[in-house]
Amino acid sequence: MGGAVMIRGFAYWPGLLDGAAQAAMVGDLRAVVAAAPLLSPVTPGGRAMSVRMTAAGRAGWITDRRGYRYEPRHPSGRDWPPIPASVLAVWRQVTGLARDPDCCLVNFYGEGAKMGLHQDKDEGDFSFPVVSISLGDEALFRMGGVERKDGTESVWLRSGDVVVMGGAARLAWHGIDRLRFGSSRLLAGGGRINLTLRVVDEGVISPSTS
Ligand SMILES: O=C(O)CCC(=O)C(=O)O
Ligand SMILES: [Fe+2]
Repeated sequence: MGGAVMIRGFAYWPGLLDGAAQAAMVGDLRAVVAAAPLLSPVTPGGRAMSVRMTAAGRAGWITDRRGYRYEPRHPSGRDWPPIPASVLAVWRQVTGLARDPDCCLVNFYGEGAKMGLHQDKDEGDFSFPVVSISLGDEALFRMGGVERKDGTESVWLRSGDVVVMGGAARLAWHGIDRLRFGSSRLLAGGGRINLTLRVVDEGVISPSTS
């Protein structure tokens, strides 16, 4: 495919993954979800998130009443499964980095799910980008600046699109306003999967208890 389009410092790669690559990645993610079942996260303030989540890699991002953090294991007590090779290949292609990510956060958006405007700032080193891969239904992605009050611009992310949040956009506010539920046939039953790949850094992974 072509290259990246820059929007407010976000590198947007429309249609980077073709249909076959998307289907193969979904197959790989089924194995991830079988090993690390989707969770229904709650914010530290006690609000249920509409997105269901799990993770792959050395660390998984978690939220519950105790806070936002990276944990070395799924709440089941088992290690997170490895990040699929198909997913790591996308990271290497769009970042050109020799360092692989520690975490692949898996977000599943069912009908009506969304994600409020936020910054990704629980990682230890913001010199590494966050890479986002979209699969399934289209979603309206809002991109802002590093200040909450900065103006925003939105794009409909489609299946196979990739976004890199790096450089000036690494700490930019972003979120998903809504889904066009059923707009893609990639996932039986509809919905959207978003993967975010993150370099977490040893120092910010919670010491394993229980
Ligand atoms: O679903 C998306 O496209 C964005 C997800 C996101 O921002 C996150 O998981 O931190
Ligand atoms: Fe995010």
